[in-house]
Amino acid sequence: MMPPNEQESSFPIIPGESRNETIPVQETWFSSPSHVIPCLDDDGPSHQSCQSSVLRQSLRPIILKFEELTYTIKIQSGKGSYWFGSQEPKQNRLILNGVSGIVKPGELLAMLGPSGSGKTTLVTALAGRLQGKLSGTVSYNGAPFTSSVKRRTGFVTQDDVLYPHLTVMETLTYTALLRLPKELTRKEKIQQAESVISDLGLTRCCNSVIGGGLIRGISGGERKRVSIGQEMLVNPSLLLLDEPTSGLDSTTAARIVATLRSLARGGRTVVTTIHQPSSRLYRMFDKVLVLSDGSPIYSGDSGRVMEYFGSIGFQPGSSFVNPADFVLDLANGITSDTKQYEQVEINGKLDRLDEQNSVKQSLISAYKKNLYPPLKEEFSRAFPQDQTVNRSRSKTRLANRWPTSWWMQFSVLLKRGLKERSHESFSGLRIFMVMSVSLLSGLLWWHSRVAHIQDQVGLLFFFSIFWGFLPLFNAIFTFPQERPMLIKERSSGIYRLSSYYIARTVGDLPMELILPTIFVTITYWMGGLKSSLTTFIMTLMIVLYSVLVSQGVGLALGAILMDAKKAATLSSVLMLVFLLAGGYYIQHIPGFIAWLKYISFSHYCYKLLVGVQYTWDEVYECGPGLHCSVMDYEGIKNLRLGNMMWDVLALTLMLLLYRFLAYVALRNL
Ligand SMILES: Nc1ncnc2c1ncn2[C@@H]1O[C@H](COP(=O)(O)OP(=O)(O)OP(=O)(O)O)[C@@H](O)[C@H]1O
Repeated sequence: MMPPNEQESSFPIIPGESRNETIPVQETWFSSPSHVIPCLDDDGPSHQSCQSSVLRQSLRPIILKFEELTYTIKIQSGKGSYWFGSQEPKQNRLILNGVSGIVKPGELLAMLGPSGSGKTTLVTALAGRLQGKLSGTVSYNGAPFTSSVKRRTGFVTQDDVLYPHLTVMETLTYTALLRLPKELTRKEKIQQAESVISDLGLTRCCNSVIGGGLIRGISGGERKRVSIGQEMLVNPSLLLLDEPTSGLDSTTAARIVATLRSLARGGRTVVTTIHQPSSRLYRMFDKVLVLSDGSPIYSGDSGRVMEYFGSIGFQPGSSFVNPADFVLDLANGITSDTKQYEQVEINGKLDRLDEQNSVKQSLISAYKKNLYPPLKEEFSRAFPQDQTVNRSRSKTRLANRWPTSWWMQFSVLLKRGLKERSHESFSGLRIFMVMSVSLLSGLLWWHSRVAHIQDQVGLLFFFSIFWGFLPLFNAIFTFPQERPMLIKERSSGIYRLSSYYIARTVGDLPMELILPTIFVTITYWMGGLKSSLTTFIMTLMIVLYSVLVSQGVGLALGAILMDAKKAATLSSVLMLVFLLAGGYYIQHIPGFIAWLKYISFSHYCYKLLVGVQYTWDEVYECGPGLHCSVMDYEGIKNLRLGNMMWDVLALTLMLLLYRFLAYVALRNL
């Protein structure tokens, strides 16, 4: 007998909806009143928000077909030397083996299988995001994956990729502003975000921050709903989800699956992987695909699973109430007979593994014999949507364009970035560090005079090195940290890389420029450098320009290596080289290595700082009653000051080159 909680579902169900009700694909989805965006609130369906939904108009159904998908990866064995890696040749490993299926609009397909059976790989392949060689065919209304399909596809990954410091409302509003088409007004987009918040029952936490890591924020279930909401916003025709219920309690899981089913009933094609669904979750699926070690053992109606396995000789034991448990045991090669073996332990573990493998093999063979032929027949049948592909091709050019203009993308990304990073930009710790270093150096160099030229030149060198290191180290973390978000949003075709890149770098500028301005202002005047406003402003400009170059180097290193640790190590080496080759510590660098200074931006900065500080006719007291030309001072003479425009040009080239390198590296992400 079923336990009481298995018999009744407590999640909201749209009135008049039955589980196996599939919607005929010939229907006109746009006009049907039953295809409004589904509404689920804390208290059940909320039709009010549906009425205001601006998404109803853009729904275009997708029939997803995938046939004989096979995916192999090359893996390196773990053996090998520490320094030189494995000496053994790479081995092929089959991850997916001949997986096929059809999902139509209005249907919810669940992919079941034990851990490691290939569910994530399959759903990633269907979302058009799988790297590597995939054989077989995946078609969307009979056509391959195009950027138009990409923009109509929602993909929710297993790990939620969200900004931790934004609130739920901010997260969904920014997504709406970026993803919804420019034909909608800003107000309509915000309304849509509000409507999704209400649909997903997030109203109560809409002003709470997302959180993550050490930041306390909304719960895991709420976070998952925010991720689903981000995809719902664009009213996807195809929604793919990887383990949307993992780590959630059964009620929240039921709520999420109910939402997915309602989304499917709204005319969408919904595919989800799921680990261990309870029987009440299982009853909400229309179709299931069961994988065992990457091979399918069942593909078809969820309600017919027991009947099918019964027909090929696999009956559930008397204790089974949940079809999902039954099929998962089968996918692991465990039958009701094997269970008895477990208790008796006749021949030990090895025998049991053989038995399980032979069960799996017989299930795979049975699938090929019984389920694949009718599926293949269905593949050859054309669907109305398949025929519409050619007709809609003329409209593809329109659909291929970005959802919003470059300027809109830039301004939303800039605002979002500033909001997300406001806590770190204005972090007291950074301000404290810069203030204390500037005060300390101001005191150390307190009212230095030209007579103590070595000290003054030392202060200028310190300017160039401190503001060479700091922005570089801050910038190397930028892209490695942003990588998951960038991959997620770029693979959904939300914005251009150029708008993101410029917004990201411009967003960092205020803080990157304010802090050195404070530093130079304090240290310059305390340190007794030339009391001329023009010289001060020029010194400040040189330091700020050098900050921009240094930031560019950090961005490029981070973007190329995409590993903050490696980038930090490399930049330490680089800065050490620049420090030594800069021309302050070593006056007579051997000719064969002297070229190093020409690639050092801090060398140019130092040269320019010295160049604006001293004039050619300036003298200093080089001995009692003795005056020497500043330009003859060894440390300055070796700098070979000349036309400063060349130094500015060198810095400009570096500024452009490093930023360009960072951009190219991101393009290849
Ligand atoms: N890039 C890779 N390198 C090495 N192994 C991989 C790679 N991608 C997938 N695999 C392997 O392929 C198998 C299938 O992985 P996949 O993540 O698709 O399984 P899954 O069914 O989603 O598992 P889970 O339910 O635990 O998330 C696993 O054994 C995994 O280790």
